[in-house]
Amino acid sequence: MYLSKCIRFCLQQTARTVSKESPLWKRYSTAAVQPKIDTSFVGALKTIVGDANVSTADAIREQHGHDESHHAVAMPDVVVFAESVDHVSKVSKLCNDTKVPLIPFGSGTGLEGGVNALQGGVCLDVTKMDQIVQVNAEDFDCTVQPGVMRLGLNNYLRDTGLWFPIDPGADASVCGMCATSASGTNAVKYGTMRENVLNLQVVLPDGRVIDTAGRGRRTKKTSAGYNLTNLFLGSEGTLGTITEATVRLYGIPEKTISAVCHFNEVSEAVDTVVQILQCGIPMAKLEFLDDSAIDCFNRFCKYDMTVAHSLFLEFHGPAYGLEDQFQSVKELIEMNNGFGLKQASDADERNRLWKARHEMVWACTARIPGSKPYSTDVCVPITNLPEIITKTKQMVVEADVIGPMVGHVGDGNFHIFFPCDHSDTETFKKIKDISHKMAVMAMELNGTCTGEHGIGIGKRDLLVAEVGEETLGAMKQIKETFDPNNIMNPGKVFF
Ligand SMILES: Cc1cc2c(cc1C)N(C[C@H](O)[C@H](O)[C@H](O)COP(=O)(O)OP(=O)(O)OC[C@H]1O[C@@H](n3cnc4c(N)ncnc43)[C@H](O)[C@@H]1O)c1[nH]c(=O)[nH]c(=O)c1N2
Ligand SMILES: CC(C)CC(=O)C(=O)O
Ligand SMILES: [Mn+2]
Repeated sequence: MYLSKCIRFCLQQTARTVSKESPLWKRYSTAAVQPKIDTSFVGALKTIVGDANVSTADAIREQHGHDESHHAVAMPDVVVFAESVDHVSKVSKLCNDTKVPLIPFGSGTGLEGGVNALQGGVCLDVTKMDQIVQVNAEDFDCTVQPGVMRLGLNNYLRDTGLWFPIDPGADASVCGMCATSASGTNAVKYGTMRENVLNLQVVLPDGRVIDTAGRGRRTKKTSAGYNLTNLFLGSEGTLGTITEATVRLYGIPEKTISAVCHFNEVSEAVDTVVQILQCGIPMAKLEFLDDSAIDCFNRFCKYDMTVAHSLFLEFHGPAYGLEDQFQSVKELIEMNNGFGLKQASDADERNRLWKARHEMVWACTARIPGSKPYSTDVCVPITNLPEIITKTKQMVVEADVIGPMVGHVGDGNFHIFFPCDHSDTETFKKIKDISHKMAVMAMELNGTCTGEHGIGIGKRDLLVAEVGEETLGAMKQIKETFDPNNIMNPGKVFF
C-alpha cells in the first residue's frame, strides 16, 4: 500500500516535470540542443565519411526515423553511414562541437521508438561495419562490429558447434541488442544481454574511444573497477555509440525437445511455470500465449491449434537425462489440469509446434490492417506472476480491445500486444490506460515497467516512478558526465 502511494506520487511529480515549462524539460530536451544543419555541416560530414555515405534523401531519412513500434516517425536531418571506428569518432566529435543530435541506428527493430529523431540531427547508421572481428571458440566468446546481426553471427558460428543464444525474435544487430539490453525466449537458461557481454568498445560523444573492460579483455569474471560494460547495456544510444561487442557463446545443445500444452485457466498455466522453476528443472524456454494470441495465429496462418491458454516449452541439453526432465514437466502439467501435450525433437516438427510463437507479432498486427505494435513489457518476480497476469487479462476483457498476451513467463516477463492504429483515438486511449495500469501494478509487485524493450520514448514517465527521484538524479549525473551537451539520442530515456 505504501509502495503504491509512492508510485502514484512519483507519477504525479513526473507529470509535472514533463511540462515544457519545467527545468527538467529544458535541460534534457529541446533547449539543450540547437541543430545547426546547413550545407557546410553536411559538407563536413562528407569530408569525414565520403559523399556516398551521407544522405539527405527523404526516403532514407524516413527509413531511419522509426523502428517497428507504433511511435510516430521523426526523421533525422541527415543519415550518415559509418564504415570505421574513425568515422564514428570524427562524426561524434563534429556533432558534439556543433551541438547537433546524434542517433545511433542498429537495425531499427526496436519497440520503444529508440531511433526516432525527436529533434532531428544526424542518424548514424553503423550497418556497414559488419565484420566478425574474432571468434575464440575454445574460450566460448567472440567479438563483433555493430553491423553484425544475430542470425548472421549464428550462421557464421555453425561450423564451430557454438551459438549465441540471445533471441529477441527479430533479427537485430548484436550491438543494438546491447543498447537495449535485449533478451527474448532463451533468457530462462542463458540470461539476457546483461549476463552475456564481456566487453564493449564505445565511442563517446566527444570522439574518444574506450573499451569498457579494457582493450582485448574478455574474461568471464572481473573485479577491476566500475562495471562500465553494464552501464552501456541498456543505455539506448544516450551515452555513446557501441562499435564493438565481445559476447559469450555456448555449445549448440546435443538434443532439443520442444513441447506445447494447453490450459483452461490462466492461473493453471502460470502455476505450472512457477512449479517447474521451483523444481529447478533447467528449461531453455518457457513461453505463454493466451487464448486470444492463439486465435490470432489460427486466423493468420490458417491453423487449427486448440484455442486455449498455452505453454510453449523447450529443453536443451545432452541427450542423456533430457527425457527425464520432460517427464517431470509432464507430471506438473497434468497436476495443473493441462491437456493436449505434444512434443517433438526433430527440427521441422519442433518449428511446426512453435510456429504460433514465432508468428505472433505478424499474426497480431494482421488483426488490424495498417496497425503497428504497441507492446507492454512488464516483468515481476516469478511468484507475483499469477496475480498480475490474471488482473491484466481482466482489464483487457473489460476494455473490449484486441490485446493478445504473450509472455516470457519463465522470466516473469510478459507483453500484451496491442495492434495499434492511432486514428482510432478511443481505442488508443484504452490501450494507453491499460498499459499504464500494468506498469503501475508491476512496480507495486516489485517489478519493472520494461523487462527487455527499454524506456525509449514511451516509458520516460515511468522511469522516475520505478527508480525514484534520487536514483533518477544519479542517472542524470552520469548522462551529464558522458554527454554534457546532450547530443546523444536526446529525448530518450529521460525527457
Ligand atoms: C518482431 C519483433 C519481436 C521482438 C522485438 C522486435 C521485433 C520487431 N524486440 C525488440 C528489438 O529486436 C530489440 O530492441 C533489439 O535489441 C533492437 O536492436 P536493433 O539493432 O534493431 O536496434 P535499433 O536500431 O532499433 O535501436 C534501438 C536503440 O538502440 C540504440 N542503438 C542501436 N545500435 C546502437 C549502437 N551500435 N550503439 C549505441 N546505441 C545503439 C538506438 O539509438 C536505439 O535507441 C524484442 N526485444 C527483446 O528484447 N525481446 C523480444 O522478445 C523482442 N521481440
Ligand atoms: C511486440 C512484442 C510483443 C514482441 C516481443 O517482445 C515478443 O514477441 O516477445
Ligand atoms: Mn519479448
